[in-house]
Amino acid sequence: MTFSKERPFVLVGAGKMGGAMLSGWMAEGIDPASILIVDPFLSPEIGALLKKHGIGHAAQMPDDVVSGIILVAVKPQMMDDVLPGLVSACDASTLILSVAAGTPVRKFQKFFGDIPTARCMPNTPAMVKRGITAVYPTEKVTDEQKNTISQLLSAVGKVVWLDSEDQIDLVTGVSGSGPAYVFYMTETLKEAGTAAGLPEELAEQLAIATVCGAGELMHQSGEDPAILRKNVTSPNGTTAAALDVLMSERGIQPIMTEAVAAAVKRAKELAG
Ligand SMILES: NC(=O)C1=CN([C@@H]2O[C@H](COP(=O)(O)OP(=O)(O)OC[C@H]3O[C@@H](n4cnc5c(N)ncnc54)[C@H](O)[C@@H]3O)[C@@H](O)[C@H]2O)C=CC1
Ligand SMILES: O=C(O)[C@@H]1CCC=N1
Repeated sequence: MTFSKERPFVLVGAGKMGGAMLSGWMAEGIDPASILIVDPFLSPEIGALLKKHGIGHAAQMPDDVVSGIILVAVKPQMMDDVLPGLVSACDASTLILSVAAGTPVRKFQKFFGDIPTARCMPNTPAMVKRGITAVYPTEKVTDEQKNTISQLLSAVGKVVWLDSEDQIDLVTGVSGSGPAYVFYMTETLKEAGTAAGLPEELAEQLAIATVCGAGELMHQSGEDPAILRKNVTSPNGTTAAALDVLMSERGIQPIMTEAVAAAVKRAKELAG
């Protein structure tokens, strides 16, 4: 990778997303000596991770750092406060890589001018190397930098490349926010089990194991989800009875379409 102790990889914002990626990188054995974390409000968990791996930390970007890559993982609403403090750490070959929802390339260009910039949309399963990150590089991003992005992001899951910035908002609605939909669906399955009469703890155990097991089966088999669904569904059996409800006009598909559209709309609003 192109970063080194002399030109460190700087992670600005080690919160839920930046922290998940950092945990993934540490699990993958990425050299902690070439990483610097800039974040004034570290959680105790991330503080402990930094201590464990001896990763450098500063509350704000130090004056004497020129970075190989700056990964920006702060809230979109923080950009105008945070980006000016990063300008001194950039030269023409620094790569700005942003994970922020909604924040357009033009926002980075406002502060950094023409330096290579890429937007990406990861998700929190990066923490366990099961993320998927979509990347949109601007024309200024060199092949070597693309290679570095690939290495960094593939260390925490799959990587897909986009050829249009507009697609980032759509990806945000599907896979960036998507883990929350799955967690919520797990909560609703648990609640439904409890409503049906199971003890809460047992309903939770069943719901979590079912979602994890179904995900793992999709992952390992590589089979189309529709086929896997059909494999569970005996003609005129119990699953068919449930799917009649879930696949009805008031079922999951119209709600999911509406939910993703709402996320995409919000991403566009964040662009300002
Ligand atoms: N949470 C998620 O699942 C995903 C989040 N994202 C994006 O990641 C970005 C961060 O989101 P989260 O991690 O969820 O938020 P978060 O609130 O957990 O993390 C933000 C971090 O920024 C730090 N911070 C605040 N002020 C700062 C400053 N002046 N300089 C440096 N760091 C500062 C905070 O202390 C915190 O650790 C957002 O732009 C979001 O759109 C993208 C994909 C998924
Ligand atoms: O909720 C959010 O805005 C961020 C972006 C994708 C996931 N979390």
